[in-house]
Formats: sequence, structure tokens, C-alpha cells
Amino acid sequence: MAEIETRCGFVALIGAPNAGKSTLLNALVGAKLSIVTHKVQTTRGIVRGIAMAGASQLVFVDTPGIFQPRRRLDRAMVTTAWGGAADADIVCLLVDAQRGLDESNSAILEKLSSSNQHKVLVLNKVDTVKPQTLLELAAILNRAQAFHRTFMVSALTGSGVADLAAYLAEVVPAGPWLYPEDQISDAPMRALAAEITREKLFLRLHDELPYESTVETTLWTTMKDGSAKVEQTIYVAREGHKKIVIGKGGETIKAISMAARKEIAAMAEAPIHLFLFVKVRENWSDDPERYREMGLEFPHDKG
Ligand SMILES: Nc1nc2c(ncn2[C@@H]2O[C@H](COP(=O)(O)OP(=O)(O)OP(=O)(O)O)[C@@H](O)[C@H]2O)c(=O)[nH]1
Repeated sequence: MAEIETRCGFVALIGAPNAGKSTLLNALVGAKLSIVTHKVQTTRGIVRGIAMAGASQLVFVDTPGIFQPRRRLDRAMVTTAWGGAADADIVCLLVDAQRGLDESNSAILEKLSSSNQHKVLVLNKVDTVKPQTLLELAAILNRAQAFHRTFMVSALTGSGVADLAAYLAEVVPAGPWLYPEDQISDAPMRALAAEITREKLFLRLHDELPYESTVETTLWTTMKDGSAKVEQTIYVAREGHKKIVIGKGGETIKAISMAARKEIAAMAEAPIHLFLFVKVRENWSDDPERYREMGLEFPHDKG
């Protein structure tokens, strides 16, 4: 009996902040892996999702939103984004159809033109615009860049997502699967747990503070009864920020902890005892160790 030919490849999702990369990744993988919030630049490290489409395994690399870097941390995010794209078999450029072609998209297009990878254009948020606007945008972008294919999707409603997955399944290289069939991510559980807590920080706190904080899982111990003890440290840049994260009478941190614990437990499929600590580390964004934890390359230039 002839063996079915398996395929497997890396697919990078790149695009401007808020284009919907995390939402699309979650729709493709069918599970909540990458964090999704209404704020920009929430994705820092690369989060992978793995989807099976027929005999093909698609390994998605979600990249931080690409924007004009100013601070050292921002530059690290941009470097990591392009690193992820350069290693991939296919690059999907995601464009928010409602926002259309703006400065950040133009910069990405220019950078993409120097690579001869297999490029796919994905116009997202089609639920928000008229078909005529979509067609015009697709024409403009295809004139600017030689895309192999253009897809129009709504990551939010799922419209068009299956067609995109089917196409990717066809064009990834032939080869053995890199991961077991039922595995949806190779990110260690503790990194995903830190992402969940960071998302709760984002949702709970406003303004700039969340951008100046980071979360690390420092301990994950499985207990005899199957539950897990998880300790996480929230690093903030200033003493005043610590007060805000903790809140009056510990209210804020309690709410963050409760929300995070529930979600981590659902992901781990086990009861979780979560302990959060808040530490002030003024220069955490200049410390190479913190970058490694987030899966980012440390930019050695002065910032
Ligand atoms: N209407 C609509 N909204 C969408 C769609 N896809 C994503 N969104 C919304 O757009 C916002 C940004 O989505 P994300 O998936 O976080 O975007 P991202 O590109 O990963 O953002 P960064 O992490 O900042 O780079 C969220 O509020 C999503 O709910 C879509 O197809 N239609």
C-alpha cells in the first residue's frame, strides 16, 4: 500500500500591530495559545501554534507587531519578528483591511521585497469593509509586491480561514512532521502561563504601565494529587508601579491572580495554586537575561 506523503513547514505571520495575527493564529490552531488583547504590541516572544491540515503539519510563528522601534525593547521585538520570518518556509503578510495601506505596512512591504520566500497576502477583518474596498486594496498591494496568493479572511468570524489553511497545507514542503500529531504548541507550559498572566495585567491596567512590565514563571511543581504549584514574578520598572499592580488592599493583584489561575488551570487541565510576586527591577529592559526569558534577542547597541 502506498504511504501518504506527509508535509510540514514553518509559516510566519507578520504584520503591523493590531492586524490580527494572534487572532488568526488562534483561529488556525483552534485553541487559545497566543494572547489577544485590544492593545497594540502585546506579543513579544514568538509563540508557535501547530495545526494539522490533512497530511500536512503547519507550524505557525506568531511575531510581534512590526512598528518603528525607539526603545531597546522595541528594537528587540522587531529583530525577533524578522528573524522568525527569515527562518520560515512561507511568509504570510497580514493586513488590516479596514486600516488599509499605511506607513507601517509600506515599511514591511519594502523589507519583504528583498526576500525571495513564498509570500502570501492575507487581508484580515473583511467583516468590517465593503467588497469593493477589499478588491482595490488587494490590487494595490499586489502591484507593490509579488504575492503568490491573496486571501481575504476574518480571523474573528473564521470566514476564509479554512481556505487559507488548505492552501498552506498544499504548499509547505514535503517531509516528516516535526511534532506529534496531537501537540498544539512546543512552547513550554510555563512560558504560556506567563503569557496568560501578562494578558491579565494588560486587561486590568491602563496606560503605559503594562508595557513596562514583564512576567516570568519561576516555579512549576506538579503535586502528588495532580495539581500544580506555580510561582510567577511580575517585574515592574518603578516602586510606584508596584503599588499600582498590587492595588488597594491587594485588590488588583488578587483579581489578576484569580483570572490567570483559572485560565492556566484550563490550559494545564489541572488545578493550579498560583502565587504572584511583584518585584521592582528598574533596568529590567536593559538586562539580557530578561530578554532570553521572553525568547527575544538582546540588541547590544545602546538604547
Ligand atoms: N472585526 C474584526 N476584528 C478583528 C479581526 N481579527 C482581529 N480582530 C481584532 O483586532 C484586534 C487586534 O487583534 P490581535 O490578534 O491582538 O492583533 P495582533 O496583530 O496579534 O497584535 P499585536 O500583538 O499587537 O501585534 C483585537 O481586538 C481583535 O479582536 C477580524 O477578522 N475582524
